[in-house]
Amino acid sequence: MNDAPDIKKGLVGVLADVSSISKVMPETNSLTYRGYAVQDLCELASFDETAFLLWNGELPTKAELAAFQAEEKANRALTPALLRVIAEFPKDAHPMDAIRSAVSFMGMEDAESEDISDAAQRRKAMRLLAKIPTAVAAAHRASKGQAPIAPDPSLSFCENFFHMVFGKVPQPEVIRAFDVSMILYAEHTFNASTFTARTICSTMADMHGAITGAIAALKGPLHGGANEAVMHMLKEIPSPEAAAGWLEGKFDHKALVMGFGHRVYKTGDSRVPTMKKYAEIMAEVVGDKRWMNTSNVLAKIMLERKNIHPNLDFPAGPAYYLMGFDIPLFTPIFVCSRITGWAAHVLEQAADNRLIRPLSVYTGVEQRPVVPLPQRG
Ligand SMILES: CC(=O)SCCNC(=O)CCNC(=O)[C@H](O)C(C)(C)COP(=O)(O)OP(=O)(O)OC[C@H]1O[C@@H](n2cnc3c(N)ncnc32)[C@H](O)[C@@H]1OP(=O)(O)O
Ligand SMILES: O=C([O-])CC(=O)C(=O)O
Repeated sequence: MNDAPDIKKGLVGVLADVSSISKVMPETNSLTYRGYAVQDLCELASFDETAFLLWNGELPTKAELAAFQAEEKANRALTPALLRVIAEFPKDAHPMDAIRSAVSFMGMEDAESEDISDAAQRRKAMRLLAKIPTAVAAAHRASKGQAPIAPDPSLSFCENFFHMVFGKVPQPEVIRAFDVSMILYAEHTFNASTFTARTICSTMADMHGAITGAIAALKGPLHGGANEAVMHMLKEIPSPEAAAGWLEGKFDHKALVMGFGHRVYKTGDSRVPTMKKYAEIMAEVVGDKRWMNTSNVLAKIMLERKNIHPNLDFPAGPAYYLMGFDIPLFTPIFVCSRITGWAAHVLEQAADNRLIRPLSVYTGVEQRPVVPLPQRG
């Protein structure tokens, strides 16, 4: 009989709780939010409607959407104090550290910070959804020595983000591709950052604390940071023709190829075909097919040689690059979307809470006496 403890390293395959927010079905490479296929939401709904859906369980009526959008627009501005803090961030601060710190500061400023009732948490979620893009854009501009651009309430959520980053709104095809990426990034069950948010919330800590922790978890290149790593990787490859040789070098060193593999999907990420379609539209709009051609070579060889499929970060990286964003903005953009899923999970965790606290198997030295300092030499 084997008495070895059954450790699920990385919590692989562990069912940690129930959730009614989204469902990943790896057997069919599909994903639903509140029962709606994510591809259908991309086709027939907007990111605002998706945010409402994740928080309320149903798609909004026209009146509900108008009220939701009005509230989001009314909450976009940052306080002068936060704008001053952002202006003082070190110029070379990591953008994910900047948004993590800005969200933490927002918590200290929020009059309802300590109120963890469902109603207050929902109001704070809305404030975070509205303010995070403003802080991301302001921190990015500050890192380049540029003044922030105030949010424009006459613009949609996505248009306003471009306005705050670039000072102008691009053509509708670009806004559409960005909106689709925001829908696709919004929610994905118990991923590492969402589970972090739920763990923090399970101690009855507040919404801003949970989201600050989630941002810290998303930063890593094994999770959200991969969309930036993908673009750095694509830029390292001199041409699509050079991609095969470049990949051989990675295989020789047993290196990770960023934007490939997934803990749950083993035969393809449900979101990749939709994001790839919009990355290709962006390549058409910009008139630059190089990144998608190189991507196609990498994806083909990864599948043939390693049987590993791309994940959402793989097409999202070049899509954002083609939209004109600097690479350090890619993972903060992911934050602007995933705040919706994180907040939905914080609300769900709090509604039926039990402290999250797993066990570990101790492998250190056995108990021993403390030798007082004078006798330790
Ligand atoms: C939005 C998101 O967060 S999506 C994920 C974004 N992250 C990335 O793109 C980073 C690159 N990918 C990875 O590091 C991994 O695939 C993860 C972290 C996403 C998933 O990790 P796990 O579920 O633990 O997969 P696991 O490590 O068991 O992979 C199985 C095998 O495939 C290999 N593998 C998995 N992904 C990759 C990859 N990207 N490049 C090369 N090999 C890989 C592993 O080395 C392992 O090989 P082995 O059996 O010889 O040891
Ligand atoms: O589900 C995961 O582990 C990672 C992921 O794709 C996401 O968070 O979108």
